[in-house]
Amino acid sequence: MPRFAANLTLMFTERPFLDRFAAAAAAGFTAVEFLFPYDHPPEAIAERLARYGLTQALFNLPPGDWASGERGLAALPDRFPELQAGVETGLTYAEATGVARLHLMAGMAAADDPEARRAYRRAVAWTAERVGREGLDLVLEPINARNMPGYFLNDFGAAARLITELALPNLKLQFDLYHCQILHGDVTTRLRDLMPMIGHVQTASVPARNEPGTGEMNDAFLFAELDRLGYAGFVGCEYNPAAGTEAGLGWFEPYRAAQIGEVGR
Ligand SMILES: O=C(O)C(=O)[C@H](O)CO
Ligand SMILES: [Mg+2]
Repeated sequence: MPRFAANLTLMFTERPFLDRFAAAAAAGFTAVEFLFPYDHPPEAIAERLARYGLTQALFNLPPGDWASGERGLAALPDRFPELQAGVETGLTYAEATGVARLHLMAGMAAADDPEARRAYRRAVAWTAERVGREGLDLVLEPINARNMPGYFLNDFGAAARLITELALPNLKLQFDLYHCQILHGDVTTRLRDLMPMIGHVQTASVPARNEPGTGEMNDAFLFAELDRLGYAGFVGCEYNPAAGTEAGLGWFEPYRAAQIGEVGR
């Protein structure tokens, strides 16, 4: 049965960020993820994880100036030194939280721009090597253009090709079921084909990005398929609750009892 990680950027937002850890644990989650921890001291996050027995499943490396629309620096040739500094910041939080994988966002650039492609390849290789020295995986996530118009990495095939070409043992795919359905469809076949390189999975309904089980995909089938494929990682719940986080947790009920804290990292 999948081990679900509550995404604290989108779920439990009825409370301040640092209070969401307690709420996730009370709801039966044993793992959490979020987009970014950088507004809070690493010790404060580490303390919440320890206090509530939660595993940190994932977070994103610094993305540049998010407020001004930046969504990562990896495909931006002139921003490599800033990316490198951001990776060091991310590693400080990784050490405090014990997270085992980090997501590197690509940034806003044309997917067919040769300079952006060269920059992205260099940044991905450098970052994977750097976080690998700390025993961590690096994950890359294709994101659909409806949610993030102009985002560089908008194709599962392109991500898979790069991961295959670089052949770095700790470089993996972040397979967001929601983005895959919007970008390509045929989600089960892609899960089967790409499973050997998948390092993290995320879920949300399509098209509304709400609770699993409320959209066009058979999410329970996909969760069972992850089991059939032997996926032992986390499934991040990266959805916007339709009408309150707790009120929408009916989908989680069949899985709650099996969320064993000590399994997986
Ligand atoms: O948008 C997503 O699906 C993500 O997982 C990222 O963290 C980027 O926002
Ligand atoms: Mg995602």
